[in-house]
Amino acid sequence: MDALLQDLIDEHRNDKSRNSMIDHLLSLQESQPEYYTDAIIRGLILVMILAGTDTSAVTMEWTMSLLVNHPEVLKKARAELDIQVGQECLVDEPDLSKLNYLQAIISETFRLFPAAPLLIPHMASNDCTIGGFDVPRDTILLVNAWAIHRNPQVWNDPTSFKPERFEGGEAEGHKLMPFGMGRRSCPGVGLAQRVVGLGLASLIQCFEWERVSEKAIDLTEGKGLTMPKLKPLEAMCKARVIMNKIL
Ligand code: HEM
Repeated sequence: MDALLQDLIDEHRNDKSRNSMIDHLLSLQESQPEYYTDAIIRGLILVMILAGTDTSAVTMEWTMSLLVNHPEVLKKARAELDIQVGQECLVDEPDLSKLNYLQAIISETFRLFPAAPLLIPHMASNDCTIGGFDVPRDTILLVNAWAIHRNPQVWNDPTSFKPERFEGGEAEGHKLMPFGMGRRSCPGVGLAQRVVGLGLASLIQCFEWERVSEKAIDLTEGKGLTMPKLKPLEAMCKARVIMNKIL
């Protein structure tokens, strides 16, 4: 793995015409060589791959599972795409800001199935009090975002999949925290929102989706660092008109 990442760094070192994250890290290496060593850059690339790929992939799988279980929501998302983007060209990043219903679907998926349900362990840097509990310095704290997202005192009808709640005022405040909060919250949030949004928008724009049988998709959670589905999603798809134009 180290050799592969080093090759990647060397490739970018030899071709400075790009505008990638590695190029920016290499230019920091020029001004601060003692900190931005190749080993640090290799570590940064690795952490981005580890923290960024599985989280985004499981979120898309949970969303598609919820959509095939709720064909009326899928139909509404498809209608929004047809109005805002159409069937002439493939959805692109600038379109995402027009897809409010799709954003609501993604937020509702993050609420029910946050990819990192316990966030990442935090350590109290000082003695503090949280919710009436005294927490001594150096205590390791876990935030159960999964439970907060399903707390009936915080959300109406918390176990139901209702993207519309994000169109009304229900989600105001800091009740939704799939990326954590504050100084150590996820630095990849912007990229993740784009990757997940664009991936799902393309799947909905290009294909009709259905369950493989009458039976609802099983939404049981499996075990893992990021929260996978216990049973991987299987679904059927049929190409839409746009596929004839883009292939
Ligand atoms: C759907 C996608 C993603 C989800 C749900 C997610 C969620 C999270 C969560 C919950 C945390 C811990 C926050 C906390 O404990 O307060 C975190 C940290 C982190 N995430 Fe993400 N993430 C996603 C995508 C990404 C991407 C695309 C990247 C980078 C390319 C990334 C990089 C990181 C890094 C480096 C940290 C550690 C930050 C620190 O400790 O200061 N994540 N993420």
